[in-house]
Amino acid sequence: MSFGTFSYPMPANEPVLQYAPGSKERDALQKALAELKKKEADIPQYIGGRAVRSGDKHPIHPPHERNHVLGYYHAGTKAHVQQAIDAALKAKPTWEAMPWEERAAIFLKAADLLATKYRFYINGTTMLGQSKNAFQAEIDAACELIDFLRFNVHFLSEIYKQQPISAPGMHNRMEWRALEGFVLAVTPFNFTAIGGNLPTSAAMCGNVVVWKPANTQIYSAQMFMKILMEAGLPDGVINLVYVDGPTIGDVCFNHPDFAGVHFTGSTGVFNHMWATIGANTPKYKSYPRIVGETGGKDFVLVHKSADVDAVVTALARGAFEYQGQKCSAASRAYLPSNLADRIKAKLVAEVETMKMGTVEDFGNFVNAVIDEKSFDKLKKYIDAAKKDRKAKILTGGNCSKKDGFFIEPTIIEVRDPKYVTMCEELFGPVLTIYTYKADEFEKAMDLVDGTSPYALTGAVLAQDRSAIDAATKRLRHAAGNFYINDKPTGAVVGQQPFGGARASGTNDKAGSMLNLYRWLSARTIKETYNSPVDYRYPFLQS
Ligand SMILES: NC(=O)c1ccc[n+]([C@@H]2O[C@H](COP(=O)([O-])OP(=O)(O)OC[C@H]3O[C@@H](n4cnc5c(N)ncnc54)[C@H](O)[C@@H]3O)[C@@H](O)[C@H]2O)c1
Ligand SMILES: N[C@@H](CCC=O)C(=O)O
Repeated sequence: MSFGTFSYPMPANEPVLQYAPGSKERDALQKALAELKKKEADIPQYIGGRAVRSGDKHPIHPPHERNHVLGYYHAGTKAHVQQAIDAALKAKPTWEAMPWEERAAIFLKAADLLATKYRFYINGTTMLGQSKNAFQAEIDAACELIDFLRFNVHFLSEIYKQQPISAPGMHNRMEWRALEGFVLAVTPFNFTAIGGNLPTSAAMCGNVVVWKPANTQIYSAQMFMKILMEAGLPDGVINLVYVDGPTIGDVCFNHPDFAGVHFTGSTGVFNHMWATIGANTPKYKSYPRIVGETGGKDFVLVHKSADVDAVVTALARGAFEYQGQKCSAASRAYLPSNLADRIKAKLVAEVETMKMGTVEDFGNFVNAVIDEKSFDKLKKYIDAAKKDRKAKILTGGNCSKKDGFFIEPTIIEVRDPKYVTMCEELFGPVLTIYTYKADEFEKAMDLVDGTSPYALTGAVLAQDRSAIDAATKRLRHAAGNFYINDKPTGAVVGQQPFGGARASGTNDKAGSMLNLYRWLSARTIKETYNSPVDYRYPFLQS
């Protein structure tokens, strides 16, 4: 019972620490990295609040240092998924009945633990496990995850305030219920923040969750799970299991209490989930919510009026930060013929200053790609481009998996705007550029819109206002996050709600109210104070 209406004002974004040489935070992060590397972690699943060790242990290696072992995770089976569902359903009645201010406090405390006591450990596990440099880990694992938690508490309290009007003699109210059943969160390798947001946004709304992270993100996922438990998350509200995709699908998508999936990952996997859920619909007690943010082939369209230095920086950062492994990464660029040579020359010179190596050397801008599968796929595309007369490698192209999965930042120039690397999502440090006739901006916009099935992020760079206006209108459906004179990456919670349409997902905008509505099922309650006692309308009594 609550004796008041409590308020959660709009928070400020968590300040991003800079890790400059000599700074306190750099020292603290380096200490955390050394400590993490010194011990081999033994990583259990967490089911019903219990640490579950299956004994089926798999090593975790830093992608940039294949011979080092960070620890071992205990892989699960179908039986563990079933136990996770049972634990979730057992926790459900108490959790959804818990007053909102008590639920909110857990997530706000977790945000504060991330911001203070565990900041360098969530960043450290992300750096080592996912091969992110210090700055990329800070904006993801610390700041974005903290923002997701704090902003979602604010947004949900705003939703709870939304109530219908009442005519005289009655009161109407809206109850923002959790969904009936359990929610499945399936999360990708590339953002610790997404791994944390997908289960917590649903749980915050009163739902109980089974969370399956990518195997390559388990090291930081378990760190966050421990933080949630320290913040007071009751047993069974979120259950963390380490199984492969088909295993989670076989159990969850066949369960009558399956209430929804919160997914981020590739389009192919999401399409498969959607088809399975569709085919199984008669098995479920309710129509499940299907929320998925998926792949991208994100564009940078440069107008003949653009500022060359701004273009070069947007491409260098947009394409190569975190080795291009952001769903938002610039992977195809359209340059106008009047500026193309200057942009290419400066861009190649800038990219060739980027140092590549481990995350512990803070001089490295580029680290390793996530795993061998990704390395082999990227190398295949790069090798094919090297042999193809229709493509030219302007810089990069060297790959080595001897010590870690290193792929040089690579720029491919093509004359065919539909060349394979202009169309398909590669998910790595590969940018393809195409030069169009500077006076054919309209045609270039058509190309941008029609080249890939995705519509996640995109940017236009121009000084000419009418070109910006034209691109904003013509490319309305080509990107869910559209940037003017900036790179297409780096969305901030509360500032640029994130998500795309077409083959890029359901566009339910992570870190916004739109997303939270998907985890709520409203009940309308009307109470009449003076109930009618005669069925006859007044006009019948003439
Ligand atoms: N739109 C966005 O907001 C966004 C954000 C991050 C990543 N992504 C996309 O994610 C992809 C990269 O991440 P990834 O490599 O981890 O993606 P992925 O699709 O390979 O894996 C995502 C998750 O799905 C699981 N999975 C795989 N096969 C499955 C199956 N058959 N059934 C159920 N689950 C299954 C994986 O184990 C993992 O947990 C890219 O396509 C990228 O664009 C999109
Ligand atoms: N929100 C992140 C991308 C998340 C996907 O990988 C960005 O805007 O760069």
